[in-house]
This record gives sequence, structure tokens and C-alpha cells, in this order.
Amino acid sequence: MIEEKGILFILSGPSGVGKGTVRKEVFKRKTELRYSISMTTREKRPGEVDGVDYFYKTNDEFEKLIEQGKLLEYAKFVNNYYGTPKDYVLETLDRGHDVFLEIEVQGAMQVKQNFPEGVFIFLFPPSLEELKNRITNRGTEEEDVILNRLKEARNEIEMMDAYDYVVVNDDVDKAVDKIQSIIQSEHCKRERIAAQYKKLLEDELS
Ligand SMILES: Nc1ncnc2c1ncn2[C@@H]1O[C@H](COP(=O)(O)OP(=O)(O)OP(=O)(O)O)[C@@H](O)[C@H]1O
Ligand SMILES: Nc1nc2c(ncn2[C@@H]2O[C@H](COP(=O)(O)O)[C@@H](O)[C@H]2O)c(=O)[nH]1
Repeated sequence: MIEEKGILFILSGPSGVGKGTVRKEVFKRKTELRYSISMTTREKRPGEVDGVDYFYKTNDEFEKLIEQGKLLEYAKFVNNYYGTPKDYVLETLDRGHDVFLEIEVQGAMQVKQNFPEGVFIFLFPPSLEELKNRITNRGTEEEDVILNRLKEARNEIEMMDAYDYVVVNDDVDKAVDKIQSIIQSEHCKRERIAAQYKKLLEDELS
């Protein structure tokens, strides 16, 4: 019997494009997906909860996690560390559940090296002007941090071709519809491959 593993979905895109907003809407509709809560050294924003939005770590704690090989990927993004807990992702996929990562581009490229079979989705802003408005109006960062994040956005957009899908987030509902379609079609693809593989095995054994 072929063991059915879950599918790893990776959502990236520049800071402020709406990844968190879109991801939360996807999860309202697709309850069977599992979200991997990241580790970070950045300060908690008002309203954020440890263990829900992130696992908040000190620099030393984070560097220890790196040394111990506990992270599937990690990156320094605008002066803070961010990383994905390895055991949670691997164990959840092994149990047959799909896992959803919301991470920046450097980390996504590390995941791609180890999980080329992952599904990589890039969320794209309607324009750079709108990106600037969204991150500014969110009101969670100081001006210098916003500028650094926008600078980073240009590098991130250059990596868009490395992704399997690009979804424009002009309207949240439309972006969520597209991501749902991607998830469904990836499942169909894998079911088709599994059926072909099963048939090959049966033919060989008969
Ligand atoms: N389609 C949209 N139209 C208008 N505003 C949007 C849209 N999507 C998200 N926003 C708004 O843009 C701001 C940034 O969204 P969000 O925090 O989800 O971005 P993000 O990509 O997760 O950012 P970061 O990477 O910095 O965490 C929020 O204020 C959100 O409400
Ligand atoms: N490489 C990783 N990037 C991550 C992870 N978790 C979140 N992120 C990304 O960092 C930036 C900034 O996030 P913010 O919450 O401070 O606005 C954003 O692009 C996130 O998607 C992770 O585990 N690894």
C-alpha cells in the first residue's frame, strides 16, 4: 500500500502584500489544512499571541534552534530571524495532512532545495504604490522599517519566477479563490499520479 503524505504549500510575497490576510481567509474555508507557526525574534505586535501568530524567541534561543538543527529553514529578514519548526512540518506531512507555510523568499528557496515537490505560490501586489499604501496603513512598523521592507520587496519580486504559481492580491476573496483552486488541482494531480503508480505496480505483480 502507498502511504499518502500531505502536500507542503508555501506562500511568499513582499511584506504588506496581504499574505497573512489571505492565509487567514484560506483557513476559514479549508479547515483540514495545517498552518506551521513560525519562530521569530521580532517583537510581538499589539494583539499578537505567542503560540498563535508566532513562537517568540530571543536571539540566543533562536541561534540555539539553528545549532540544534530544529529548523526546516530560517532567514534574517530586516534585522530579525524567522524560521520554520522542522519536526512539526515533517510529522504533520507524514500523518497525511497538508501543511501551509507563510514565509519570505530566502526561506522559501531553502525549502525548495529540500522539498522540490512542495507547491510554491507567490502573492503579488497590484502595484508597488499599493504595496507601500498597505504596509504603511497597517501601522505596525516605524518608517525606517517600512522603507527596509519595501527595499526587500524589490529583491523578493525578482525571485517570482522560481515559484509554481503567481496570484495577484487585488481583491482578497479572488486571491483566496485562486489559492483554493491551486490546492484542489494539486490534490487531483497527486491522485492521478498515485493511481498511475498503483496500476503500474499491479501490472508488474500480475
Ligand atoms: N486585497 C487587499 N486589498 C486591500 N488591502 C489589503 C488586501 N490584502 C491585505 N490588505 C491589507 O494590507 C495590509 C497588509 O496585509 P498583511 O498584514 O496580511 O500582509 P503580509 O503580506 O502578511 O505582511 P508581512 O509580510 O509584513 O507580515 C493589512 O492592513 C491588510 O488588511
Ligand atoms: N523565512 C521565513 N520567513 C518567515 C517565517 N515566518 C514569517 N516569515 C516572513 O517574514 C516576513 C516578516 O514577517 P512579519 O510578521 O514580521 O511581518 C514576512 O514575509 C513573513 O512571511 C519563517 O518561518 N521563515
